[in-house]
Amino acid sequence: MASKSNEQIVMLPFMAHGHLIPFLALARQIHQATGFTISIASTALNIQYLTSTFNSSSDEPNNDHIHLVELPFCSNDHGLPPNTENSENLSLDLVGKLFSASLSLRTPFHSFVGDIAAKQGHPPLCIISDIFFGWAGEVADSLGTVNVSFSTGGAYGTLAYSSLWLNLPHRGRGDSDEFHLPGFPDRCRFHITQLHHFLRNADGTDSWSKFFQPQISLSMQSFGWLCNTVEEFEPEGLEWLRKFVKLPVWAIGPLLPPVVLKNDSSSLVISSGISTRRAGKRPEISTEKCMEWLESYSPGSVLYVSFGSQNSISPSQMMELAIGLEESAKPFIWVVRPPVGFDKKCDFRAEWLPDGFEERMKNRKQGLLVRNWAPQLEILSHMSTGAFLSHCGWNSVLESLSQGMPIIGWPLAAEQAYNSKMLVEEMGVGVELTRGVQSSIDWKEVKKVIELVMDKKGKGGDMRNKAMVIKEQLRASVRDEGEDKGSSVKALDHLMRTLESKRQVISSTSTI
Ligand SMILES: O=c1ccn([C@@H]2O[C@H](COP(=O)(O)OP(=O)(O)O[C@H]3O[C@H](CO)[C@@H](O)[C@H](O)[C@H]3O)[C@@H](O)[C@H]2O)c(=O)[nH]1
Repeated sequence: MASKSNEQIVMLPFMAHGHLIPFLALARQIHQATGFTISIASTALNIQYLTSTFNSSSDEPNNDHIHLVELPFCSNDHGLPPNTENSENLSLDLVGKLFSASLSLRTPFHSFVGDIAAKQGHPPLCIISDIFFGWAGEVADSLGTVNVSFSTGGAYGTLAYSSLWLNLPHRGRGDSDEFHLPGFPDRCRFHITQLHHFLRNADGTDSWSKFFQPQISLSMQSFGWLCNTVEEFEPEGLEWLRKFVKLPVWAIGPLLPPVVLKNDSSSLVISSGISTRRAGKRPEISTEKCMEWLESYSPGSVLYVSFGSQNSISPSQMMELAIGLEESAKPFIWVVRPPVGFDKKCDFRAEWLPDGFEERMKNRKQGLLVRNWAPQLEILSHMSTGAFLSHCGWNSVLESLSQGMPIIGWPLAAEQAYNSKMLVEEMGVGVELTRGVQSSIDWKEVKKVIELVMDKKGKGGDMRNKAMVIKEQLRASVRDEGEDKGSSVKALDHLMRTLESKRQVISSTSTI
């Protein structure tokens, strides 16, 4: 594609790490493919976060053409604690408030895009907004450009989440009944326990539905959708999503650092220290220490346990998980964050970890407990790591499968239960241990599932083989060598050409 660095695209991610990271990766990808300038707009603290990940990645080219732009936002004005601008570590109630508060970005965002249009003499080529910011379509229309909605999730999970919000209420559903969800074929049955409790109680009049219903509906009026997935990996999910939204959906994933998708990614990822830089975090344990710990184990023998950037489990669940891990006798790295209801800075407690657990794990060299944040990409890329016990956030799913690693699912919120369902039922690369923070889980079940998935033969071996096939699909999709282009590279090319044609149509009709 010809380089036209005078074109601009404006991006608007939702204020959560799991959204900001793929948006930034998409900005880099588009800039590299086209030379366009990309502006990413968000609140001051999120821009600060993006800046720290961005500056520390100065080895990546073309940072000059990606602008990070602050939009005014005052959390106190919306009943949020001071400086609350991101969903990380927020209670559910505050996450709800953050969603409602995000509507206040509309006016400053409109002025920002309007200023670009005035300065350039024409509007940006397009807006790429989070599917949770459907209102960006109205901003685009009023300024003579188009809005493309970007789902940072996969096709199957995005379809399930969207359809659930658009087909309320779910309250009357029996506890034991499975139900059909519009958009899915009849064979895919859903269950009430796969709905987060705010979705279970939503009826269109509560604050959650008042946010999600209009935003998703408005997103379905945009020019098209982008999905952080791969055509060969989710052919059916994409087909169903396209039918549901009645729009073009471009699969442009996996939005992972290119180094993770190289053949010998293990050594490359580890040497680059990429997780920490990408996440703009200072973990309490260095990447080197984690790697050193992993070195002493045989290939595929270590289980990695993490619940993403914003979720944790209940104190009693944590206790059973710890006992199950210990009883399994398998080595593990566990990213431990205080359970639901505890301050994120509080110390390890007897109420939620067995007596002497940390010491025993250290002495026996069975388990490495990492507080709050670990270098996930490096751990998953290390040859000693064999499986991932995950909340099934979409970035974690892609990161795991890009290394051919099976997943033990423990979905907690958002669309995670549908990601987990897809991994188990459609792909055969996962087992679901339990779901949600309210479930009662027994350590014996934890031990049984760990043994099953870590087993290199039987069902565990089968899942690993299937995950290896997906690993190759994900890697092939981003290949860009001469004529040999992967499906995601082609999809991005196609999107850009379609947007340029649309721009010509808009300009010719506006001058008539
Ligand atoms: O100790 C940690 C924990 C997380 N991460 C990184 O943080 C990201 C976490 O992303 P994800 O796995 O998607 O989880 P969430 O942060 O929970 O993601 C939110 O956004 C996702 C994308 O839309 C959704 O799929 C999830 O449901 C939603 O909770 C990943 O890149 C991880 O590598 C680390 O590096 N170290």
